[in-house]
Amino acid sequence: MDTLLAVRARGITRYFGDVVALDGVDLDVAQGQIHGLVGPNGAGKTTLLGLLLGLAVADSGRLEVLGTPVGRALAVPDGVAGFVDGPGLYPALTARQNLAALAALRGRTARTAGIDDVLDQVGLTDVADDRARGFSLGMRQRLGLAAALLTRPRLLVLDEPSNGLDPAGKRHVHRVLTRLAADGTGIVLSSHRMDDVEALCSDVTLLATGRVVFSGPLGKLAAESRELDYRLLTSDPRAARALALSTPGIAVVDDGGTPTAAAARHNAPAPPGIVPAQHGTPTPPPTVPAQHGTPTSSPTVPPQHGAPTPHTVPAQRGGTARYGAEAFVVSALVPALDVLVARIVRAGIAVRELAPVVSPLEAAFLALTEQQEADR
Ligand SMILES: Nc1ncnc2c1ncn2[C@@H]1O[C@H](COP(=O)(O)OP(=O)(O)OP(=O)(O)O)[C@@H](O)[C@H]1O
Repeated sequence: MDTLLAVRARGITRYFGDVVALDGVDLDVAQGQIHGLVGPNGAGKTTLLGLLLGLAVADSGRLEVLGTPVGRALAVPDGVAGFVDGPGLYPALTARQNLAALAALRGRTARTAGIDDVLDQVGLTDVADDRARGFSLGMRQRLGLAAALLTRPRLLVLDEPSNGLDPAGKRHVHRVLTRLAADGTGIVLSSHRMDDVEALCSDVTLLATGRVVFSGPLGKLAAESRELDYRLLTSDPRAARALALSTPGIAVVDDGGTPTAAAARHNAPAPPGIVPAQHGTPTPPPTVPAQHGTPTSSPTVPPQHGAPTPHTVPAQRGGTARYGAEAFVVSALVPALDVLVARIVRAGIAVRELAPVVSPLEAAFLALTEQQEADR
C-alpha cells in the first residue's frame, strides 16, 4: 500500500503572463519529512509554496495535499498552515492577541487554548504582551510559526523561516520543526541558507527557472555530486597524504582549499541537471566521525601495485593552509574517497575529521547559479 504523501505534485505549471514560474514540477513530500526547496532567486520556490497554501492555483498539472486533490478555489487546504512573504500579523495587537485573533479567524479549526504553549515553543513567552509593531523580523517569523502551530497542521509550509533569526531563535525554530516532523507533520520550506537546509531537511528539491533539477534525499545529492573538496584531518598527515597521492581518483589540493576557491572550482561547467549520476549505488554522505582511540602510531602504507601517477592539484590561490598543518584537502568523488578512508584506517591512522569544504548542496546551488549566469 502506498504511504500517504503530504504533498504529491505532478507536472505543475504556473504562468505569470509570459513568465513560466513553474514548468512541469513534480514533488513528493512524505508525512513526517522536512523537505527543503532550494534554488536561485526567481526559481519558483515561493510560487510553489503559494500553491500548497491555496494562495494560487496551478495552470496545469495535478496537486494532491494530504491525499486530497487541490481544487480551483483559492482556499487553504484542510490541515495546512504556514506563510509566504512573511506572516500576516496585526501590528497594533500584542503577540498573544495576534494569536487569539488568528485563531478566531480560523474558527472551529483552530484552538484558542494552547496560545501560551506555542508562544513558549517559539521562545516568545517574555514578549507575549508586547505589540507586534515593535517586533524584529526574527520575532515576527517566530510569531508566524506560533500561529501556524496553533492549527496543529499536518502540512506546514514556510518561506524562508530562518530569515532574521538570531542563534537562539534559530534553535527554537529548529527544535519546533524537528518535533513536528517526528510527530508526522510534513514540512516544506524554502531557504537560501544551505546550512539550515542541511541541518533540518532529509530531502531537498533544487529548482532552477521553474524546473526541478534534483529531488531526493540529501545523501543522494552527495553521492551524485561531481568531485568535491574534502578536508581531511588525521593522526599522521604525512602518511595519509602519501596514501591520498597514490589512491586512484584522489587529487591532493596543496594549499588547503579555501571554501571560496573550492566553490569556484565546482562551479565549473554545470551540465543540465547539474549533478549527473556517476555511480550506480548511492553512498552515504562521506562524513567520518572522529575515531578517537584509533592507534596513532606510524602507519604502514600498503604497497600500491599499479597505482597511477600521484595526482596533485597545483596551488591555485597561494597563501598558507587555512585549516592548520595537520589537515589537508583532497578533491574526489565519493567512491574514491571511500577507498582512501579505508586505506588510511587500514594503515592504522586515525581519521579525526572528514567533511566537504563546500557541501554537496552548496556546490549544487553554486553550479545552478553559475549556469544561470552563463545562460544569460
Ligand atoms: N505575482 C507575480 N507576477 C508576475 N511575476 C511573478 C509573480 N510572482 C512570481 N513571478 C515570477 O515568477 C518567477 C518565480 O518567482 P518566485 O517568487 O516563485 O521565485 P523564488 O524562487 O521564490 O525567488 P526568491 O528566491 O527571489 O524568493 C520569477 O520570474 C518571478 O519574477
